[in-house]
Amino acid sequence: MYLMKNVEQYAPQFFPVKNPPMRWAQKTMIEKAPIWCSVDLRDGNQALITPMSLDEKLEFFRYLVKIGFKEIEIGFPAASETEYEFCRTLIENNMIPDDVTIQVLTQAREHIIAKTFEALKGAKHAIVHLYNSTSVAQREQVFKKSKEDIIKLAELGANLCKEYRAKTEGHFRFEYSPESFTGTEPEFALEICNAVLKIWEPTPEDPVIINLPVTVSHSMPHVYANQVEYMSDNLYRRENVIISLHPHNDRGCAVADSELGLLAGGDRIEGTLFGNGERTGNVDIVTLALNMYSQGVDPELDFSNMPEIVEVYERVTRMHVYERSPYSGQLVFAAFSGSHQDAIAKGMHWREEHDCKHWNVPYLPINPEDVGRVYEADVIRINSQSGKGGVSYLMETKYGYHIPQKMRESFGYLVKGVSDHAHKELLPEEVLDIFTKHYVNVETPVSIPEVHFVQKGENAIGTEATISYKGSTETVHGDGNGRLDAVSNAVKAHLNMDFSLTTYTEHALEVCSNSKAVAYVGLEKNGKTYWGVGVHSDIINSSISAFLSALNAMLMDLKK
Ligand SMILES: CC(=O)SCCNC(=O)CCNC(=O)[C@H](O)C(C)(C)COP(=O)(O)OP(=O)(O)OC[C@H]1O[C@@H](n2cnc3c(N)ncnc32)[C@H](O)[C@@H]1OP(=O)(O)O
Ligand SMILES: CC(C)C(=O)C(=O)O
Ligand SMILES: [Mg+2]
Repeated sequence: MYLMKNVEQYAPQFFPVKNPPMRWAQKTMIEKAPIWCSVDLRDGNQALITPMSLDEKLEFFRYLVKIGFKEIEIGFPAASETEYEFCRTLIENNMIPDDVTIQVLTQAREHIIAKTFEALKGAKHAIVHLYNSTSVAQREQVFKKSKEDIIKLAELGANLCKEYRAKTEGHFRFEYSPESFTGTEPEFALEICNAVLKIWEPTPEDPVIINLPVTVSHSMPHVYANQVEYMSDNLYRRENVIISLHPHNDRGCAVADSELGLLAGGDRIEGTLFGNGERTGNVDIVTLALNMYSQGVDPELDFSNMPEIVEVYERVTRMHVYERSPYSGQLVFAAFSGSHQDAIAKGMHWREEHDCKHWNVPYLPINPEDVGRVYEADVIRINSQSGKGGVSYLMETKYGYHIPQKMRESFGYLVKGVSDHAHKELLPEEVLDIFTKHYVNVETPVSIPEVHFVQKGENAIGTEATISYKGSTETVHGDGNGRLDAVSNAVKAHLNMDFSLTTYTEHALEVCSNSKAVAYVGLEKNGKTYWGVGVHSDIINSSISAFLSALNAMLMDLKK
Protein backbone atom coordinates (compact mmCIF):
# COMPACT_ATOMS: atom_id res chain seq x y z
CA MET A 1 0.00 0.00 0.00
CA TYR A 2 1.35 3.42 -0.95
CA LEU A 3 1.39 6.21 1.64
CA MET A 4 0.47 8.63 -1.15
CA LYS A 5 -2.14 6.85 -3.14
CA ASN A 6 -1.74 8.71 -6.44
CA VAL A 7 1.88 7.83 -7.10
CA GLU A 8 0.89 5.46 -9.87
CA GLN A 9 -0.43 8.30 -12.04
CA TYR A 10 3.06 9.73 -12.42
CA ALA A 11 5.70 8.72 -14.91
CA PRO A 12 8.82 10.51 -16.21
CA GLN A 13 7.83 13.26 -18.66
CA PHE A 14 11.23 13.95 -20.17
CA PHE A 15 13.08 12.80 -23.24
CA PRO A 16 16.69 11.93 -22.52
CA VAL A 17 19.31 12.22 -25.26
CA LYS A 18 20.29 8.76 -26.51
CA ASN A 19 23.96 7.85 -25.97
CA PRO A 20 24.97 11.33 -24.82
CA PRO A 21 28.70 12.13 -25.13
CA MET A 22 28.60 13.91 -21.73
CA ARG A 23 31.82 15.81 -22.35
CA TRP A 24 30.56 18.39 -19.87
CA ALA A 25 30.88 15.80 -17.08
CA GLN A 26 34.67 16.00 -17.34
CA LYS A 27 34.60 19.68 -16.38
CA THR A 28 34.57 20.78 -12.76
CA MET A 29 34.19 24.56 -12.87
CA ILE A 30 32.51 27.35 -14.76
CA GLU A 31 35.50 29.40 -15.78
CA LYS A 32 33.93 32.66 -16.87
CA ALA A 33 30.75 34.56 -16.26
CA PRO A 34 27.95 33.84 -18.75
CA ILE A 35 26.01 36.64 -20.42
CA TRP A 36 23.42 37.48 -17.77
CA CYS A 37 19.89 38.43 -18.70
CA SER A 38 17.57 39.49 -15.91
CA VAL A 39 13.99 38.43 -16.50
CA ASP A 40 12.76 39.95 -13.23
CA LEU A 41 10.62 42.50 -15.00
CA ARG A 42 8.96 39.93 -17.27
CA ASP A 43 9.00 36.35 -15.98
CA GLY A 44 9.38 37.56 -12.38
CA ASN A 45 6.69 40.18 -12.79
CA GLN A 46 4.17 37.84 -14.43
CA ALA A 47 4.47 35.61 -11.33
CA LEU A 48 3.62 38.30 -8.76
CA ILE A 49 0.28 38.44 -6.99
CA THR A 50 0.18 42.13 -7.83
CA PRO A 51 2.43 42.89 -10.80
CA MET A 52 4.76 45.87 -10.35
CA SER A 53 3.48 49.35 -11.11
CA LEU A 54 5.21 51.57 -13.67
CA ASP A 55 7.18 53.36 -10.95
CA GLU A 56 8.19 50.12 -9.30
CA LYS A 57 9.33 48.70 -12.62
CA LEU A 58 11.36 51.83 -13.30
CA GLU A 59 13.03 51.64 -9.91
CA PHE A 60 13.78 47.94 -10.35
CA PHE A 61 15.14 48.53 -13.86
CA ARG A 62 17.53 51.19 -12.55
CA TYR A 63 18.61 48.85 -9.79
CA LEU A 64 19.27 45.97 -12.19
CA VAL A 65 21.44 48.32 -14.24
CA LYS A 66 23.29 49.31 -11.06
CA ILE A 67 23.97 45.63 -10.28
CA GLY A 68 25.55 45.33 -13.72
CA PHE A 69 23.02 43.57 -15.94
CA LYS A 70 23.65 44.36 -19.60
CA GLU A 71 20.59 42.51 -20.91
CA ILE A 72 17.22 43.00 -19.24
CA GLU A 73 13.92 41.51 -20.38
CA ILE A 74 11.61 44.39 -19.56
CA GLY A 75 8.29 42.73 -20.26
CA PHE A 76 5.74 41.58 -22.75
CA PRO A 77 4.70 44.95 -24.24
CA ALA A 78 1.70 43.48 -26.05
CA ALA A 79 0.33 42.04 -22.81
CA SER A 80 -1.02 45.14 -21.08
CA GLU A 81 -1.03 48.91 -20.97
CA THR A 82 1.42 48.96 -18.05
CA GLU A 83 3.88 46.74 -19.92
CA TYR A 84 3.58 48.85 -23.06
CA GLU A 85 3.88 52.12 -21.15
CA PHE A 86 6.92 50.89 -19.29
CA CYS A 87 8.71 50.10 -22.53
CA ARG A 88 7.75 53.48 -23.99
CA THR A 89 8.80 55.34 -20.84
CA LEU A 90 12.25 53.79 -20.90
CA ILE A 91 12.74 54.60 -24.57
CA GLU A 92 11.17 58.05 -24.67
CA ASN A 93 12.98 59.23 -21.56
CA ASN A 94 16.33 57.89 -22.71
CA MET A 95 16.59 55.77 -19.60
CA ILE A 96 18.41 52.85 -21.18
CA PRO A 97 22.19 53.18 -20.89
CA ASP A 98 24.04 52.63 -24.18
CA ASP A 99 25.67 49.45 -22.93
CA VAL A 100 22.35 47.93 -21.81
CA THR A 101 20.03 46.07 -24.18
CA ILE A 102 16.37 45.67 -23.38
CA GLN A 103 14.58 42.48 -24.34
CA VAL A 104 10.86 42.01 -24.99
CA LEU A 105 8.80 38.84 -25.23
CA THR A 106 6.27 38.06 -27.93
CA GLN A 107 4.14 35.16 -29.06
CA ALA A 108 4.15 33.99 -32.69
CA ARG A 109 0.95 35.91 -33.48
CA GLU A 110 0.91 38.81 -35.89
CA HIS A 111 -1.02 41.37 -33.84
CA ILE A 112 1.21 40.65 -30.86
CA ILE A 113 4.40 40.95 -32.92
CA ALA A 114 3.10 44.18 -34.50
CA LYS A 115 2.38 45.68 -31.07
CA THR A 116 5.80 44.54 -29.82
CA PHE A 117 7.66 46.36 -32.60
CA GLU A 118 5.45 49.40 -32.12
CA ALA A 119 6.50 49.42 -28.45
CA LEU A 120 10.16 49.33 -29.49
CA LYS A 121 10.05 52.36 -31.82
CA GLY A 122 12.97 54.66 -31.05
CA ALA A 123 14.98 52.07 -29.15
CA LYS A 124 18.66 52.06 -30.17
CA HIS A 125 18.93 48.35 -29.67
CA ALA A 126 16.78 45.56 -28.35
CA ILE A 127 16.30 41.81 -28.34
CA VAL A 128 12.98 40.55 -29.65
CA HIS A 129 12.22 37.26 -27.93
CA LEU A 130 9.83 34.99 -29.82
CA TYR A 131 8.45 31.83 -28.25
CA ASN A 132 6.05 29.03 -28.83
CA SER A 133 5.50 25.81 -26.99
CA THR A 134 6.99 22.67 -28.47
CA SER A 135 6.38 20.02 -25.79
CA VAL A 136 4.34 16.90 -26.42
CA ALA A 137 1.78 17.94 -23.79
CA GLN A 138 1.32 21.43 -25.27
CA ARG A 139 1.19 20.17 -28.86
CA GLU A 140 -1.50 17.67 -27.97
CA GLN A 141 -3.54 19.52 -25.38
CA VAL A 142 -3.16 23.25 -26.02
CA PHE A 143 -2.33 23.79 -29.66
CA LYS A 144 -3.82 20.52 -30.92
CA LYS A 145 -1.32 20.68 -33.76
CA SER A 146 1.08 18.25 -35.43
CA LYS A 147 4.84 18.72 -35.25
CA GLU A 148 4.77 20.15 -38.78
CA ASP A 149 2.14 22.71 -37.82
CA ILE A 150 4.08 23.72 -34.72
CA ILE A 151 7.15 24.29 -36.89
CA LYS A 152 5.00 26.35 -39.25
CA LEU A 153 3.86 28.49 -36.30
CA ALA A 154 7.48 29.13 -35.29
CA GLU A 155 8.42 29.91 -38.89
CA LEU A 156 5.50 32.30 -39.18
CA GLY A 157 6.63 34.12 -36.07
CA ALA A 158 10.25 34.18 -37.23
CA ASN A 159 9.30 35.55 -40.63
CA LEU A 160 7.02 38.18 -39.10
CA CYS A 161 9.78 39.28 -36.74
CA LYS A 162 12.14 39.57 -39.69
CA GLU A 163 9.62 41.63 -41.68
CA TYR A 164 8.82 43.97 -38.79
CA ARG A 165 12.50 44.39 -37.99
CA ALA A 166 13.16 45.45 -41.59
CA LYS A 167 10.46 48.13 -41.19
CA THR A 168 11.67 49.45 -37.82
CA GLU A 169 14.69 51.63 -37.12
CA GLY A 170 17.17 50.44 -34.53
CA HIS A 171 19.58 47.59 -34.01
CA PHE A 172 17.43 44.62 -33.02
CA ARG A 173 18.57 41.09 -32.40
CA PHE A 174 16.44 37.96 -32.17
CA GLU A 175 15.91 35.27 -29.59
CA TYR A 176 13.84 32.14 -30.03
CA SER A 177 12.58 29.86 -27.25
CA PRO A 178 11.11 26.43 -27.89
CA GLU A 179 9.01 26.90 -24.77
CA SER A 180 8.71 23.76 -22.61
CA PHE A 181 11.96 22.54 -24.17
CA THR A 182 12.42 19.97 -21.42
CA GLY A 183 9.09 18.31 -22.27
CA THR A 184 10.06 18.20 -25.96
CA GLU A 185 11.85 15.39 -27.81
CA PRO A 186 15.44 16.68 -28.37
CA GLU A 187 15.30 15.86 -32.10
CA PHE A 188 12.13 17.93 -32.50
CA ALA A 189 13.52 20.82 -30.44
CA LEU A 190 16.58 20.82 -32.69
CA GLU A 191 14.43 20.69 -35.84
CA ILE A 192 12.28 23.65 -34.85
CA CYS A 193 15.23 25.75 -33.65
CA ASN A 194 17.10 25.07 -36.88
CA ALA A 195 13.99 26.00 -38.88
CA VAL A 196 13.93 29.37 -37.10
CA LEU A 197 17.69 29.82 -37.48
CA LYS A 198 17.41 29.20 -41.21
CA ILE A 199 14.98 32.11 -41.44
CA TRP A 200 17.06 34.43 -39.28
CA GLU A 201 20.44 33.32 -40.71
CA PRO A 202 22.69 34.28 -37.79
CA THR A 203 26.00 35.95 -38.59
CA PRO A 204 28.87 37.15 -36.37
CA GLU A 205 27.40 40.69 -36.60
CA ASP A 206 23.87 39.46 -35.99
CA PRO A 207 24.05 36.44 -33.68
CA VAL A 208 20.80 34.78 -32.66
CA ILE A 209 19.96 33.65 -29.16
CA ILE A 210 18.48 30.19 -28.85
CA ASN A 211 17.00 29.93 -25.39
CA LEU A 212 16.45 26.44 -23.98
CA PRO A 213 13.92 26.88 -21.19
CA VAL A 214 13.31 24.42 -18.42
CA THR A 215 9.79 25.83 -18.48
CA VAL A 216 8.79 23.02 -16.15
CA SER A 217 11.51 20.92 -14.62
CA HIS A 218 10.92 17.19 -15.22
CA SER A 219 14.32 15.58 -14.79
CA MET A 220 17.59 15.55 -12.92
CA PRO A 221 20.12 18.21 -13.96
CA HIS A 222 22.42 15.88 -15.90
CA VAL A 223 19.53 15.00 -18.23
CA TYR A 224 19.14 18.71 -19.04
CA ALA A 225 22.90 19.10 -19.49
CA ASN A 226 22.83 16.29 -22.07
CA GLN A 227 19.97 18.05 -23.90
CA VAL A 228 21.94 21.31 -23.93
CA GLU A 229 25.07 19.55 -25.19
CA TYR A 230 23.03 17.87 -27.92
CA MET A 231 21.64 21.22 -29.08
CA SER A 232 25.04 22.86 -28.87
CA ASP A 233 26.58 20.12 -31.00
CA ASN A 234 23.89 20.24 -33.68
CA LEU A 235 22.47 23.76 -34.01
CA TYR A 236 22.64 25.37 -37.44
CA ARG A 237 25.44 27.95 -37.56
CA ARG A 238 26.27 27.23 -33.96
CA GLU A 239 29.21 29.60 -34.13
CA ASN A 240 26.78 32.50 -34.53
CA VAL A 241 24.29 31.23 -31.99
CA ILE A 242 24.26 32.20 -28.34
CA ILE A 243 22.81 29.36 -26.28
CA SER A 244 20.76 30.73 -23.46
CA LEU A 245 19.43 28.76 -20.48
CA HIS A 246 16.22 29.61 -18.68
CA PRO A 247 15.69 27.12 -15.85
CA HIS A 248 12.70 27.06 -13.56
CA ASN A 249 12.93 25.54 -10.13
CA ASP A 250 10.11 22.98 -9.92
CA ARG A 251 12.46 20.26 -8.67
CA GLY A 252 14.65 22.68 -6.72
CA CYS A 253 17.35 22.15 -9.34
CA ALA A 254 17.40 25.46 -11.23
CA VAL A 255 20.89 26.36 -10.04
CA ALA A 256 22.20 22.87 -10.78
CA ASP A 257 20.48 22.88 -14.20
CA SER A 258 22.13 26.22 -14.98
CA GLU A 259 25.57 25.19 -13.81
CA LEU A 260 25.59 21.88 -15.66
CA GLY A 261 23.96 23.56 -18.65
CA LEU A 262 26.78 26.10 -18.77
CA LEU A 263 29.33 23.29 -18.68
CA ALA A 264 27.43 21.63 -21.52
CA GLY A 265 27.59 24.60 -23.89
CA GLY A 266 25.34 27.34 -22.49
CA ASP A 267 26.62 30.88 -23.01
CA ARG A 268 23.91 32.88 -21.34
CA ILE A 269 21.58 32.71 -18.36
CA GLU A 270 18.09 34.09 -18.01
CA GLY A 271 17.07 34.30 -14.37
CA THR A 272 15.89 36.52 -11.59
CA LEU A 273 17.11 37.92 -8.30
CA PHE A 274 16.40 35.45 -5.51
CA GLY A 275 14.67 33.12 -7.97
CA ASN A 276 11.35 34.91 -8.24
CA GLY A 277 9.21 33.50 -11.05
CA GLU A 278 6.41 31.14 -11.98
CA ARG A 279 5.63 28.35 -9.49
CA THR A 280 8.81 27.58 -7.56
CA GLY A 281 10.68 30.26 -9.40
CA ASN A 282 13.31 30.97 -12.00
CA VAL A 283 16.98 30.33 -11.40
CA ASP A 284 18.33 32.59 -8.66
CA ILE A 285 21.04 34.67 -10.31
CA VAL A 286 22.38 35.80 -6.93
CA THR A 287 23.20 32.21 -6.03
CA LEU A 288 24.61 31.34 -9.43
CA ALA A 289 26.83 34.42 -9.55
CA LEU A 290 28.08 34.06 -6.00
CA ASN A 291 28.76 30.35 -6.52
CA MET A 292 31.21 31.48 -9.21
CA TYR A 293 32.57 34.22 -7.00
CA SER A 294 33.22 31.70 -4.20
CA GLN A 295 35.52 29.82 -6.59
CA GLY A 296 37.44 32.92 -7.62
CA VAL A 297 35.56 33.60 -10.87
CA ASP A 298 34.46 37.21 -11.41
CA PRO A 299 30.66 37.02 -11.91
CA GLU A 300 30.61 40.52 -13.45
CA LEU A 301 27.61 41.46 -11.30
CA ASP A 302 27.82 43.49 -8.14
CA PHE A 303 26.16 41.90 -5.12
CA SER A 304 28.32 43.67 -2.57
CA ASN A 305 25.39 45.41 -0.89
CA MET A 306 23.01 42.51 -0.31
CA PRO A 307 20.98 44.19 2.46
CA GLU A 308 20.12 47.03 0.06
CA ILE A 309 19.35 44.67 -2.83
CA VAL A 310 17.02 42.65 -0.58
CA GLU A 311 15.32 45.83 0.62
CA VAL A 312 14.63 47.11 -2.91
CA TYR A 313 13.51 43.69 -4.14
CA GLU A 314 11.16 43.03 -1.23
CA ARG A 315 9.61 46.47 -1.51
CA VAL A 316 8.90 46.46 -5.24
CA THR A 317 7.86 42.82 -5.63
CA ARG A 318 6.16 42.38 -2.24
CA MET A 319 7.95 39.03 -2.06
CA HIS A 320 10.17 37.92 0.80
CA VAL A 321 13.75 36.65 0.65
CA TYR A 322 13.71 33.39 2.57
CA GLU A 323 16.00 33.37 5.61
CA ARG A 324 17.94 30.40 4.22
CA SER A 325 18.33 31.66 0.63
CA PRO A 326 21.97 31.08 -0.29
CA TYR A 327 24.13 34.18 0.20
CA SER A 328 21.17 36.52 0.66
CA GLY A 329 18.98 35.12 3.46
CA GLN A 330 19.16 36.81 6.84
CA LEU A 331 20.43 33.64 8.50
CA VAL A 332 22.73 32.07 5.92
CA PHE A 333 25.94 33.25 7.55
CA ALA A 334 24.63 32.93 11.09
CA ALA A 335 26.18 30.30 13.30
CA PHE A 336 24.19 29.53 16.43
CA SER A 337 25.73 26.17 17.21
CA GLY A 338 28.73 26.03 19.49
CA SER A 339 31.13 23.94 17.42
CA HIS A 340 30.47 26.03 14.31
CA GLN A 341 31.02 29.26 16.24
CA ASP A 342 34.19 27.90 17.76
CA ALA A 343 35.58 26.89 14.36
CA ILE A 344 34.63 30.25 12.80
CA ALA A 345 36.26 32.16 15.68
CA LYS A 346 39.44 30.08 15.38
CA GLY A 347 39.40 30.37 11.60
CA MET A 348 39.14 34.16 11.82
CA HIS A 349 42.09 34.28 14.20
CA TRP A 350 44.08 31.94 11.98
CA ARG A 351 43.39 34.26 9.10
CA GLU A 352 44.66 37.29 11.00
CA GLU A 353 47.75 35.51 12.22
CA HIS A 354 48.68 33.91 8.89
CA ASP A 355 47.67 36.78 6.63
CA CYS A 356 45.83 34.29 4.41
CA LYS A 357 45.46 35.21 0.76
CA HIS A 358 42.63 32.77 0.21
CA TRP A 359 39.41 32.62 2.11
CA ASN A 360 38.95 29.25 3.79
CA VAL A 361 37.31 30.02 7.12
CA PRO A 362 35.32 26.92 8.19
CA TYR A 363 31.56 27.04 7.67
CA LEU A 364 31.65 30.31 5.71
CA PRO A 365 31.77 29.69 1.94
CA ILE A 366 32.49 33.38 1.36
CA ASN A 367 33.43 36.29 3.57
CA PRO A 368 30.04 37.71 4.65
CA GLU A 369 31.55 41.21 4.47
CA ASP A 370 31.89 40.76 0.68
CA VAL A 371 28.11 40.91 0.39
CA GLY A 372 27.70 43.68 2.93
CA ARG A 373 26.98 41.54 5.98
CA VAL A 374 28.43 42.32 9.41
CA TYR A 375 30.18 39.69 11.56
CA GLU A 376 28.85 40.74 14.94
CA ALA A 377 25.27 41.12 13.76
CA ASP A 378 25.10 38.38 11.16
CA VAL A 379 27.57 35.63 11.92
CA ILE A 380 27.98 34.66 15.57
CA ARG A 381 24.47 34.56 17.01
CA ILE A 382 23.90 33.41 20.58
CA ASN A 383 21.27 30.98 21.83
CA SER A 384 21.19 27.77 23.87
CA GLN A 385 23.02 25.90 21.08
CA SER A 386 26.00 28.23 21.41
CA GLY A 387 29.27 27.46 23.12
CA LYS A 388 32.23 29.17 24.75
CA GLY A 389 34.07 29.76 21.47
CA GLY A 390 31.31 31.83 19.90
CA VAL A 391 30.42 33.73 23.06
CA SER A 392 34.07 34.64 23.66
CA TYR A 393 34.51 35.65 20.02
CA LEU A 394 31.53 37.98 20.34
CA MET A 395 32.91 39.51 23.55
CA GLU A 396 36.27 40.02 21.86
CA THR A 397 35.15 41.41 18.50
CA LYS A 398 32.25 43.50 19.75
CA TYR A 399 33.40 44.60 23.20
CA GLY A 400 37.19 44.06 23.31
CA TYR A 401 37.29 41.52 26.18
CA HIS A 402 39.94 38.83 25.66
CA ILE A 403 38.47 36.33 28.07
CA PRO A 404 41.16 33.86 29.26
CA GLN A 405 40.86 30.37 27.78
CA LYS A 406 40.23 28.79 31.18
CA MET A 407 37.38 31.18 32.00
CA ARG A 408 35.54 30.68 28.71
CA GLU A 409 33.77 27.49 29.67
CA SER A 410 32.28 29.03 32.79
CA PHE A 411 31.02 32.03 30.84
CA GLY A 412 29.81 29.87 27.92
CA TYR A 413 27.64 27.72 30.21
CA LEU A 414 26.36 30.79 32.04
CA VAL A 415 25.15 32.36 28.77
CA LYS A 416 23.76 29.08 27.47
CA GLY A 417 21.76 28.67 30.70
CA VAL A 418 20.22 32.13 30.43
CA SER A 419 19.24 31.58 26.80
CA ASP A 420 17.94 28.09 27.52
CA HIS A 421 15.69 29.27 30.34
CA ALA A 422 14.46 32.33 28.49
CA HIS A 423 14.06 30.12 25.39
CA LYS A 424 15.30 32.86 23.10
CA GLU A 425 18.27 34.26 21.22
CA LEU A 426 20.41 36.69 23.22
CA LEU A 427 21.48 39.93 21.62
CA PRO A 428 25.13 41.00 22.03
CA GLU A 429 24.07 43.63 24.59
CA GLU A 430 22.35 40.95 26.64
CA VAL A 431 25.49 38.78 26.57
CA LEU A 432 27.55 41.76 27.74
CA ASP A 433 25.02 42.40 30.48
CA ILE A 434 25.32 38.82 31.77
CA PHE A 435 29.11 39.16 31.74
CA THR A 436 29.05 42.50 33.56
CA LYS A 437 26.52 41.52 36.20
CA HIS A 438 28.14 38.20 36.92
CA TYR A 439 31.84 38.97 36.80
CA VAL A 440 32.75 42.66 36.66
CA ASN A 441 33.64 44.75 39.76
CA VAL A 442 31.39 42.71 42.08
CA GLU A 443 31.52 44.30 45.56
CA THR A 444 29.22 42.14 47.66
CA PRO A 445 29.48 40.61 50.17
CA VAL A 446 33.14 41.76 50.44
CA SER A 447 34.52 45.14 49.35
CA ILE A 448 37.82 46.93 49.89
CA PRO A 449 37.11 50.67 49.92
CA GLU A 450 40.77 51.60 50.62
CA VAL A 451 44.14 49.95 50.14
CA HIS A 452 47.78 51.03 50.58
CA PHE A 453 51.04 49.28 49.78
CA VAL A 454 54.62 49.46 51.04
CA GLN A 455 57.65 47.93 49.37
CA LYS A 456 59.32 45.67 51.90
CA GLY A 457 62.09 44.15 49.85
CA GLU A 458 62.91 43.21 46.24
CA ASN A 459 60.01 40.74 45.99
CA ALA A 460 58.06 41.62 49.06
CA ILE A 461 55.09 43.97 49.35
CA GLY A 462 53.03 44.78 52.39
CA THR A 463 49.43 46.00 52.29
CA GLU A 464 47.07 47.79 54.60
CA ALA A 465 43.53 47.13 53.34
CA THR A 466 40.20 48.31 54.64
CA ILE A 467 37.79 45.39 54.30
CA SER A 468 34.01 45.66 54.58
CA TYR A 469 32.20 42.38 55.20
CA LYS A 470 28.83 41.63 56.79
CA GLY A 471 28.30 45.20 58.01
CA SER A 472 31.67 45.70 59.71
CA THR A 473 34.72 47.49 58.32
CA GLU A 474 38.23 46.70 59.50
CA THR A 475 41.76 47.56 58.47
CA VAL A 476 43.90 44.50 58.01
CA HIS A 477 47.50 43.79 56.98
CA GLY A 478 49.07 41.26 54.68
CA ASP A 479 52.35 40.51 52.92
CA GLY A 480 53.01 38.92 49.59
CA ASN A 481 55.32 38.72 46.59
CA GLY A 482 53.18 41.27 44.74
CA ARG A 483 50.29 43.59 45.40
CA LEU A 484 47.56 41.12 44.55
CA ASP A 485 49.25 38.41 46.58
CA ALA A 486 49.50 40.75 49.56
CA VAL A 487 45.78 41.65 49.35
CA SER A 488 44.86 37.99 48.89
CA ASN A 489 46.84 37.02 51.99
CA ALA A 490 45.26 39.82 54.03
CA VAL A 491 41.78 38.65 53.00
CA LYS A 492 42.55 34.97 53.66
CA ALA A 493 43.72 35.84 57.19
CA HIS A 494 40.77 38.13 57.87
CA LEU A 495 38.13 35.69 56.65
CA ASN A 496 40.03 32.70 57.96
CA MET A 497 39.73 30.80 54.68
CA ASP A 498 42.02 29.28 52.13
CA PHE A 499 41.99 29.30 48.33
CA SER A 500 44.57 29.61 45.60
CA LEU A 501 44.94 32.15 42.84
CA THR A 502 45.25 30.06 39.66
CA THR A 503 44.78 32.56 36.83
CA TYR A 504 45.63 36.18 36.37
CA THR A 505 45.61 38.03 33.05
CA GLU A 506 45.17 41.66 32.09
CA HIS A 507 44.93 43.85 28.99
CA ALA A 508 43.95 47.34 27.93
CA LEU A 509 40.31 47.91 27.01
CA GLU A 510 38.85 50.69 24.90
CA VAL A 511 35.57 51.87 26.45
CA CYS A 512 33.94 54.72 24.50
CA SER A 513 37.41 55.89 23.37
CA ASN A 514 38.75 55.87 26.99
CA SER A 515 41.44 53.37 27.69
CA LYS A 516 40.82 51.22 30.76
CA ALA A 517 42.58 48.21 32.15
CA VAL A 518 40.77 44.91 32.48
CA ALA A 519 42.01 42.09 34.72
CA TYR A 520 40.73 38.52 35.07
CA VAL A 521 41.28 36.43 38.19
CA GLY A 522 40.58 32.75 38.79
CA LEU A 523 40.46 31.52 42.43
CA GLU A 524 40.34 27.83 43.20
CA LYS A 525 38.78 26.22 46.26
CA ASN A 526 37.86 22.54 46.72
CA GLY A 527 38.67 21.84 43.06
CA LYS A 528 36.27 24.52 41.79
CA THR A 529 37.35 27.73 40.04
CA TYR A 530 35.60 31.05 40.62
CA TRP A 531 36.04 33.89 38.16
CA GLY A 532 36.14 37.64 38.53
CA VAL A 533 36.84 40.59 36.27
CA GLY A 534 37.97 44.08 37.22
CA VAL A 535 37.67 47.13 34.98
CA HIS A 536 39.24 50.40 36.07
CA SER A 537 41.41 53.21 34.72
CA ASP A 538 44.16 51.99 37.05
CA ILE A 539 45.53 48.44 36.62
CA ILE A 540 46.09 47.91 40.38
CA ASN A 541 42.45 48.72 41.03
CA SER A 542 41.39 46.46 38.15
CA SER A 543 43.32 43.51 39.54
CA ILE A 544 41.98 44.00 43.08
CA SER A 545 38.43 44.33 41.69
CA ALA A 546 38.91 41.16 39.65
CA PHE A 547 40.15 39.37 42.76
CA LEU A 548 37.22 40.61 44.84
CA SER A 549 34.72 39.64 42.14
CA ALA A 550 36.09 36.10 42.11
CA LEU A 551 36.17 35.99 45.93
CA ASN A 552 32.56 37.16 46.12
CA ALA A 553 31.50 34.50 43.62
CA MET A 554 33.19 31.94 45.86
CA LEU A 555 31.55 33.27 49.05
CA MET A 556 28.11 33.30 47.45
CA ASP A 557 28.58 29.74 46.28
CA LEU A 558 29.78 28.54 49.70
CA LYS A 559 26.78 30.18 51.34
CA LYS A 560 24.38 28.04 49.27
C1 LIG B 1 6.41 30.20 -20.07
C2 LIG B 1 6.08 31.64 -20.18
O1 LIG B 1 6.34 32.35 -19.26
S1 LIG B 1 5.42 32.20 -21.62
C3 LIG B 1 4.94 33.83 -21.30
C4 LIG B 1 3.67 33.86 -20.59
N1 LIG B 1 3.33 35.19 -20.23
C5 LIG B 1 2.15 35.67 -20.47
O2 LIG B 1 1.32 35.03 -21.07
C6 LIG B 1 1.85 37.01 -19.92
C7 LIG B 1 1.25 37.93 -20.92
N2 LIG B 1 0.18 37.36 -21.69
C8 LIG B 1 -0.99 37.99 -21.91
O3 LIG B 1 -1.23 39.07 -21.39
C9 LIG B 1 -1.94 37.35 -22.86
O4 LIG B 1 -1.75 35.97 -22.85
C10 LIG B 1 -1.73 37.92 -24.28
C11 LIG B 1 -2.08 39.38 -24.29
C12 LIG B 1 -0.31 37.76 -24.76
C13 LIG B 1 -2.60 37.14 -25.25
O5 LIG B 1 -3.92 37.25 -24.82
P1 LIG B 1 -5.18 36.50 -25.45
O6 LIG B 1 -4.97 36.28 -26.86
O7 LIG B 1 -6.37 37.23 -25.02
O8 LIG B 1 -5.29 35.16 -24.64
P2 LIG B 1 -4.48 33.88 -24.49
O9 LIG B 1 -3.11 34.11 -23.99
O10 LIG B 1 -5.32 33.03 -23.64
O11 LIG B 1 -4.36 33.27 -25.97
C14 LIG B 1 -4.22 31.96 -26.17
C15 LIG B 1 -4.12 31.68 -27.64
O12 LIG B 1 -2.81 32.01 -28.05
C16 LIG B 1 -2.15 30.83 -28.54
N3 LIG B 1 -0.79 30.94 -28.14
C17 LIG B 1 -0.29 30.85 -26.88
N4 LIG B 1 1.04 31.02 -26.93
C18 LIG B 1 1.36 31.25 -28.20
C19 LIG B 1 2.58 31.50 -28.85
N5 LIG B 1 3.70 31.57 -28.16
N6 LIG B 1 2.58 31.74 -30.16
C20 LIG B 1 1.43 31.68 -30.86
N7 LIG B 1 0.25 31.41 -30.30
C21 LIG B 1 0.22 31.22 -28.97
C22 LIG B 1 -2.92 29.71 -27.86
O13 LIG B 1 -2.77 28.50 -28.55
C23 LIG B 1 -4.33 30.24 -27.90
O14 LIG B 1 -4.81 30.05 -29.16
P3 LIG B 1 -6.42 29.94 -29.48
O15 LIG B 1 -6.96 31.31 -29.32
O16 LIG B 1 -6.43 29.48 -30.88
O17 LIG B 1 -6.99 28.97 -28.53
C1 LIG C 1 9.05 32.51 -22.44
C2 LIG C 1 9.81 31.36 -21.96
C3 LIG C 1 11.26 31.48 -22.27
C4 LIG C 1 9.66 31.13 -20.52
O1 LIG C 1 9.56 32.01 -19.71
C5 LIG C 1 9.73 29.74 -20.09
O2 LIG C 1 9.70 28.84 -20.92
O3 LIG C 1 9.83 29.52 -18.88
MG1 LIG D 1 10.00 31.27 -17.69
